[in-house]
Amino acid sequence: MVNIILFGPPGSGKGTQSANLIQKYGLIHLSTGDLLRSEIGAQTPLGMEAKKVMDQGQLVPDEVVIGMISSKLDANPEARGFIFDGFPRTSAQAEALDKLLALKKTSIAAVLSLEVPEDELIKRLLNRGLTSGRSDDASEEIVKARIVEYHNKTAPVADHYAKYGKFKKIKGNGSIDEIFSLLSKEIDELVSEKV
Ligand SMILES: Nc1ncnc2c1ncn2[C@@H]1O[C@H](COP(=O)(O)OP(=O)(O)O)[C@@H](O)[C@H]1O
Ligand SMILES: [Mg+2]
Repeated sequence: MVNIILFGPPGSGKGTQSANLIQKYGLIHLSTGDLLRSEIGAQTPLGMEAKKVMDQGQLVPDEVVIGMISSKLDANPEARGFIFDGFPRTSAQAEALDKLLALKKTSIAAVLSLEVPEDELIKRLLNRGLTSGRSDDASEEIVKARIVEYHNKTAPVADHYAKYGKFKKIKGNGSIDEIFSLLSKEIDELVSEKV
């Protein structure tokens, strides 16, 4: 299996690039944001609780997202690998993910981190908000709160994987195709190491 974490702040292009990468490599895309938004759409109790937190630009509790990921891993026993998008977002989530993968006799091959300047992130998110219908993209205040949350809670995940030599920065500004080729180059190497 080849398991990759697509890492980076909100608006860095994780969702955009994942959609292309799963086509190319036959991996399964696990986006905790998408999973939560579908719970919100279905108005489940989990979704209703999550929405309150997300609308403040804050992170949903670790145990909620870890539970969602755990059931998705179990639901896909034959997968060639996963692209984790928006997860892990805290050190505790990273540790939980490592354990879940170890149970499946696999691990994270690499963390690819999309590096985008902050003013560009804000521009992209507000622009996405015009069409996404996402309430967490709706105002500059919430968007900025999400970026602060990222620096406080999510940036340490980088150190967690850097310790194992698995963390790699990728230029995240430029055309979508250009960034896709940079990511593909990294993943091609990982895939060829596996055979
Ligand atoms: N390379 C890029 N250049 C310009 N805009 C981009 C690029 N990648 C993504 N975007 C736009 O930025 C916004 C956020 O991208 P998205 O993939 O949803 O980010 P994330 O999943 O990391 O929050 C979207 O509106 C998307 O169209
Ligand atoms: Mg996303």
